[in-house]
Amino acid sequence: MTMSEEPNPPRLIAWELTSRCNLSCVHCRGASTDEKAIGELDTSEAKTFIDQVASLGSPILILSGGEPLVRPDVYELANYGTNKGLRVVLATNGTLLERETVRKLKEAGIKRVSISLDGADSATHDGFRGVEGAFDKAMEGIDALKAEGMDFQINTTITKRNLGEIPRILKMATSLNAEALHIFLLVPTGRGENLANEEIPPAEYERILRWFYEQKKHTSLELKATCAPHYFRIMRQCAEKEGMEVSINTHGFDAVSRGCLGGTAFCFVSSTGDVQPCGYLPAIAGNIRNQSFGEIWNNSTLFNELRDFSLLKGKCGKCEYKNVCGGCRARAYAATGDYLEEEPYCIYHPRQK
Ligand code: HEM
Ligand SMILES: C[C@H]1O[C@@H](n2cnc3c(N)ncnc32)[C@H](O)[C@@H]1O
Ligand code: MET
Ligand code: SF4
Repeated sequence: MTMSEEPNPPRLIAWELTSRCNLSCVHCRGASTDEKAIGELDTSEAKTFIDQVASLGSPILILSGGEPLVRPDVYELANYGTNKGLRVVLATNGTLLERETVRKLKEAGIKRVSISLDGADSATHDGFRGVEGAFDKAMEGIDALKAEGMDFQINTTITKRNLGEIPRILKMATSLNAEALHIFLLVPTGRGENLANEEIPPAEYERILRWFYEQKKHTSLELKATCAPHYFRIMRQCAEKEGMEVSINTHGFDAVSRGCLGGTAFCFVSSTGDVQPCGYLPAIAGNIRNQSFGEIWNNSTLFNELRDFSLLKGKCGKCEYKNVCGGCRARAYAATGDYLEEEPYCIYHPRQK
């Protein structure tokens, strides 16, 4: 492969620093528990990985987990990534954040912190998170972020349990002065497999994503639908009805992004160094203990398949929106065992039969 044929570098990497966690959420894709992690990358391996990422480009590096704050070298690694020119952010359940923790994260160059809130109150949130008091602790964590002037966003996973609370969560994110609300639609993987019957039905997906589109017109909060690739079709259908062109001026960053970014602009790296299209799709492109990150990103068959939208099967393969949506490859895999199959939670009928 010549230089000019090399794929674009990733724009965003989610890195599971550890699979360990102080909570035990019912939907956790990593089925995380408080048990000691086996085979975790050590500090020096972790730094080599950061070197390799930085030599390829300068993506946003999301320090995730498990719970990244249970790993003692989280600050050292954040600092290392920052010094290499990466935009390093942290994804946490918020329960371990104190003012001192936030100060150290700031010193390490962390630019933004995401806090997961799966309910507008303790009853719903603690029900998801498996630990009583998780909601109150996360709110205390948010107080600490605000007190130290750290930017933060709320991440919410949507299932049948909390669908009715999403407008309240949006209000809460607004009154808390968050920068953003990112919604994640449940992928039935890891412990989430047990929640498969709690996935919201496809027609509800359409409704909530249309609602999301409308809300964007009335808020300065950055609203992003993650793991909801249909949003990018719905946005275009709504814009067409409104007689609008979709452009960066009218629709911001969404206009130039697409639904599933797994393997094209995004990837996930597990605590043991497996490189995957995303954290919800247990297909492995390679392991950074055996190959460099760049080699895996550029050459893996899995990633090159995901970059070729002509390989999509079923409805997704025929769909006129395939370049902007692409379906959730993880949900297709969970339903059929084939990540190129059609997205099972989409009601749209492509024009081509
Ligand atoms: C700036 C702070 C941000 C934080 C803290 C954050 C946090 C997260 C977290 C926690 C995940 C799930 C990863 C995992 O643990 O499996 C995630 C996934 C993702 N985020 Fe963000 N994010 C941020 C910004 C962005 C931005 C600016 C984009 C825009 C492109 C973005 C796009 C995505 C995508 C595409 C995924 C992956 C979904 C998948 O797995 O298919 N994020 N983000
Ligand atoms: C990193 C973000 O991913 C969410 N998360 C964890 N497991 C799943 C799943 N199976 N499906 C969708 N989102 C999930 C967390 O709740 C957190 O907000
Ligand atoms: N534990 C953190 C959270 O809940 C990040 C990873 S979740 C799989 O947000
Ligand atoms: S979703 Fe996050 S907080 Fe919940 S168990 Fe998994 S890693 Fe822990």
